[in-house]
Amino acid sequence: PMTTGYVYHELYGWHDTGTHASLAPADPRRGIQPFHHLENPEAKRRVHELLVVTGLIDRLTRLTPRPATDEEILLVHTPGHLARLTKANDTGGDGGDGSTPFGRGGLDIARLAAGGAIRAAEAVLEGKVDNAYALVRPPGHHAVPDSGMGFCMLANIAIALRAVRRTHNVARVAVVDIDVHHGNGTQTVFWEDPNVLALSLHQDRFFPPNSGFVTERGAGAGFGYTLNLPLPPGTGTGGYLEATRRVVLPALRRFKPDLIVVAAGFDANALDPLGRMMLTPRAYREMARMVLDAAADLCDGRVLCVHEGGYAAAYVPFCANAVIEVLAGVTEPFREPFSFDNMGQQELQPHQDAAIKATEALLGDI
Ligand SMILES: Cc1nn(C)c(C)c1/N=N/c1ccc(/C=C/C(=O)NO)cc1
Ligand SMILES: [Zn+2]
Repeated sequence: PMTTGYVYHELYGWHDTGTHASLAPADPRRGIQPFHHLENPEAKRRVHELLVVTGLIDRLTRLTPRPATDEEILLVHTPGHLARLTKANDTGGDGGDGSTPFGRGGLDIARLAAGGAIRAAEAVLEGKVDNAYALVRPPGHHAVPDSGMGFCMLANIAIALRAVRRTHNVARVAVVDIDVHHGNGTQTVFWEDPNVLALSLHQDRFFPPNSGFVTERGAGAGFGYTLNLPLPPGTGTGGYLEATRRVVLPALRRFKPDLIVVAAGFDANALDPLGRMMLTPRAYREMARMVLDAAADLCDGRVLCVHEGGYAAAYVPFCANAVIEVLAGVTEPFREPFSFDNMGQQELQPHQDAAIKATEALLGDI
């Protein structure tokens, strides 16, 4: 049976995003009533609790996160960004875009998230586990070298990859970002790097603004190793499974990675307050199945999932659990209490097919 590493720490739930800097920053003078920041602990803490209550956690190999060091952070981020976070760590502050708040000690928790991704990557590359799931918070895929962005303080995946590539023999890494938002941070960091394939499936023109177009392909030696598939709002199971079959799998087969990293955001779920897609636990299960099978063919099953977004506290637990079950080789899947698999338009739609075709046409440059 598969051995699956698992990173979680209660401190991830103590990262405090408050009500003052959400998308509707509380301000009675402007008629904006306080509402919790969407990136709050609930959805992610409930993922962990579901694993505990179902007992799946007992089949996982628990990995203990450690704080990422300044040196590791500086493999990706500028000294100015680290200084900004360090300076505000005693009082709380913002990661840099006004939407990325943190409380006192927020940098310590962000270090633990990036360090959790490092620890999980090391365990997979050292063969301690076949694959791993790092349920970390705050998320990371929007953070760029000189700033935090979109609820992300540190670029967890990019830091983990730069850190482990110094000490482990891993030539090529594919990052598949299934979060509903564009994985701009990962793309930026590895823009000129032909040894990291940065592939992002995301809702067209959502976040970051003006980011994630199919024309963004990398530069220099890295040209062709950035792939974007912007999908129209309302894309469901059919669109995502077709995108996986026709873009993700062929890209992986051409690239032949030594490690596959999934930026596992679940805000494409059918109940998400932010995303406008229609995915269900079954859709996530089938996507994970396809990626795991490709990993078995290409890189001895080495897959590292790092949690990103996903805000429907009632639904994300079932979606993330479905992916973790596939990683752990569970044969009798958890049956979620309600399903949106039969909603209208779950099947592939012509305009979604057109979007997939546009990215499919770029595979030849890998
Ligand atoms: C634009 C804009 N303009 N303004 C004023 C604000 C406050 C804007 N931020 N919007 C955002 C910021 C972050 C997300 C999602 C993050 C995530 O889940 N990543 O995975 C979505 C919308
Ligand atoms: Zn997201």
